[in-house]
Amino acid sequence: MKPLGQITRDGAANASPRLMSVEALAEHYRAMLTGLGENPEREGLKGTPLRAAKAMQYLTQGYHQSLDELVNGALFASSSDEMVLVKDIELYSLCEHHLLPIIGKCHVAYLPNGKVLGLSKVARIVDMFARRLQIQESMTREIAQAIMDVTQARGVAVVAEARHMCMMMRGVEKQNSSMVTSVMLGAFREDARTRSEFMELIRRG
Ligand SMILES: Nc1nc2c(ncn2[C@@H]2O[C@H](COP(=O)(O)OP(=O)(O)OP(=O)(O)O)[C@@H](O)[C@H]2O)c(=O)[nH]1
Ligand SMILES: [Zn+2]
Repeated sequence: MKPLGQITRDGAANASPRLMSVEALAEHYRAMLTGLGENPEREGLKGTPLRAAKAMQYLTQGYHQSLDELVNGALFASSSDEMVLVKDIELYSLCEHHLLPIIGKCHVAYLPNGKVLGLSKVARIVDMFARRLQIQESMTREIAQAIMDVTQARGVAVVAEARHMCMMMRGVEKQNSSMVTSVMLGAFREDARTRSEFMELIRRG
């Protein structure tokens, strides 16, 4: 994780003078507990503001990552031009409307154009954009664009399937619906056969 004070979105660094230390963030959690009618000094809650602040920093660490550092040069020359698909990558994010979890999985495919990306880096890129306050549509697009930027592939496809706790634990309280979002770039957008090959591969169990 980069030092606090730098927010990066899509690899672009912006100064963020308002970013707080974990201790300052914990003070806000303490105030929140009081505001909810709790006693932050009671035994069970003593360490909670600091724990919650650390957890929230962890869950939003994607803001402070850069694509270059994350990929760390793990791009390998390859003559393969066949589809590379990484399926069922777990996804944990937070919805930007309620700060409640979005839980699901993500499928990422690309058509190499002279180089292939280290396998783990695909999952790391998913995490980089999931570990922020998000809406699923933007997250899906940001993952697809990042994979494209890094690999310069002929095409990139990303499908995310997720459940939103804000729809399950509260609000409409629907327990069985999930949201599916997809972004197709390059050949996946232009060529129906490539797209349907991808869809067929992710449908298989
Ligand atoms: N499109 C989209 N909507 C989302 C996502 N996460 C949460 N939402 C929705 O954002 C909307 C916010 O609506 P509001 O009416 O402002 O908030 P609310 O009163 O809490 O809405 P309810 O959830 O319907 O109770 C809700 O419909 C959520 O279901 C997401 O990733 N994508
Ligand atoms: Zn929500």
